[in-house]
Amino acid sequence: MKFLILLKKASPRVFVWALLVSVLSGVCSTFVIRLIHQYIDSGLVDVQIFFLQFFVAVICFGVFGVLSSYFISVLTQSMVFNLRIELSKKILNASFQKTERKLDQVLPVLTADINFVSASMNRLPPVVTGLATALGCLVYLFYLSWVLTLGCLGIFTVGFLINYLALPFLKKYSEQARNEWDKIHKNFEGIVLGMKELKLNKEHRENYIHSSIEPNCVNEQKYRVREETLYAVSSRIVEVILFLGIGCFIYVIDGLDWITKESFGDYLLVLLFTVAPLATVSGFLKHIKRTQVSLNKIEQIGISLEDEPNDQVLLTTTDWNAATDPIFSLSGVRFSYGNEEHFAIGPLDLAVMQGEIIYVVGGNGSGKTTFIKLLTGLYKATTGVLTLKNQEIHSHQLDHYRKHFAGVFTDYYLFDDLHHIDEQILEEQAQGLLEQLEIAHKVSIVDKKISTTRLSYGQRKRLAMLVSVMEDKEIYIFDEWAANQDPYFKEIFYTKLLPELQQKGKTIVAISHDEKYFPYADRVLKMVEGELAVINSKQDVLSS
Ligand SMILES: Nc1ncnc2c1ncn2[C@@H]1O[C@H](COP(=O)(O)OP(=O)(O)OP(=O)(O)O)[C@@H](O)[C@H]1O
Repeated sequence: MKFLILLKKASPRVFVWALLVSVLSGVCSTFVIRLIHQYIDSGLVDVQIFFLQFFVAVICFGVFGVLSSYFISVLTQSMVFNLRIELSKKILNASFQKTERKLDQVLPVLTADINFVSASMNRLPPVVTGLATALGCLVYLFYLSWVLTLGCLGIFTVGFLINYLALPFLKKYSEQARNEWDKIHKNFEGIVLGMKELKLNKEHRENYIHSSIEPNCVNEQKYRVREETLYAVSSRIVEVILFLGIGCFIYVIDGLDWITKESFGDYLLVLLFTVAPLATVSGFLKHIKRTQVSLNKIEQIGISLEDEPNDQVLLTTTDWNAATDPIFSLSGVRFSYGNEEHFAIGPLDLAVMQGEIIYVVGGNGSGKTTFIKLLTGLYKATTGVLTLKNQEIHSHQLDHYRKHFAGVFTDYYLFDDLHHIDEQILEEQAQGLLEQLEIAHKVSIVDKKISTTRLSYGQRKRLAMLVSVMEDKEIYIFDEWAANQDPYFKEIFYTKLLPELQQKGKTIVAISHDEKYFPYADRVLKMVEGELAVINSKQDVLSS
């Protein structure tokens, strides 16, 4: 039922039209069956009227059938469109902290589940017209013999009950197969992202297929086969009971005075016309169950990623004085990835003035990236006070707070679309920055698009920096940006690019291991096991 509600929600008007033309198509096909049946039963009375009725009914059946498919396709595709857009918005509106934890579940839902719903929905048009035809035929069958039709309905009800009882098992196998798909998806991710490692090492490659991919594929296959078999048994059983019923009836028909062999033959003819559309409808049952499993996955992701609280009121920073007040500050700020066993940082106390260049140093796993994510509002502090231009930032203001930041994370993603960048900045700065970053011979920006991102690792990082600079924010963060740059460009980054940003009034927090350039920082902070030790002067830095 869930998908019917979603269909109706996609466009209530088209939903009504789709139902109407489907019913009309079913009525026409029933009428055609009735005409054929009448002809077989009593021959042609009036040839002209017969053929006129026959052709009009056939043409209408075709036209309404096509219209039905058209409306249902419009409906199903808008439903899939809505699912895609709503889920994308949901993911992007949710808190980063929560989404980050569920990233491996999000991608299979966005790709496999929504595609599956789309594929299932594409099967809907013949199902709806089939249902309308079957209902029309049933009415006609009632007219031919209500006793036999009640008998058939009894058999269909038994069939329905058997199918109904099989549904929980169908759902269980479908869910188990879907869960295996999550693992297979992760395996495929390994193939794509870890191709170099797998190509280098034959043993690793073979082991990955035999020990990781194969068992998951075998399990998925097992559950799908169980699902298909159960479905085949539950749907075949109806036909078997129906044929057995017909056989039994043939056995006793000679002894019955209320029906003749001829009228039973006529009745069977119409009944056989009814069975084919009914088979299409019952065939769709399996897809409904699978669709429900996919819709549940989509819903679960949606529910688990509830929207981040978001205040629409802009931050007010009127009493802020850039010369005397920090642009941002943290006091007593703590953050933890979970309970006591998990990594935690804080308490952090720090006030940064506008235009300062701060380097953050520290060993691997000391908490530098966690600090940057906390500072930029991607993570919400568990305790403590975060301020921006004297205004205390509460959790519902984090989205506004984040707008003041730009930068490059170690695991950055380079979008080739630059439509979010101000047109004037693009025109005035893009070419100059490309040249300054020494990638102008490789990349150009045309129609707000980066011409190519097929660059070396270090060049791509320069491009990511170019994009962040053009985003023109007040505070910049660079997480080990210089790590992949050659010594020549490292020098340019620390001695030219960062000071130039500083001259424009930008505040910079850069994670760095390049001690050689510490004198270029106004302050260097050292992260040790989640705590910040402030090394105050450049001399301290050099001597530490
Ligand atoms: N998403 C996460 N969930 C749980 N723990 C995490 C998560 N990300 C990082 N950690 C833990 O937090 C600790 C600090 O990680 P972080 O990435 O902040 O260190 P870092 O100082 O940036 O290290 P590196 O220099 O190696 O990049 C690590 O011990 C890590 O295990």
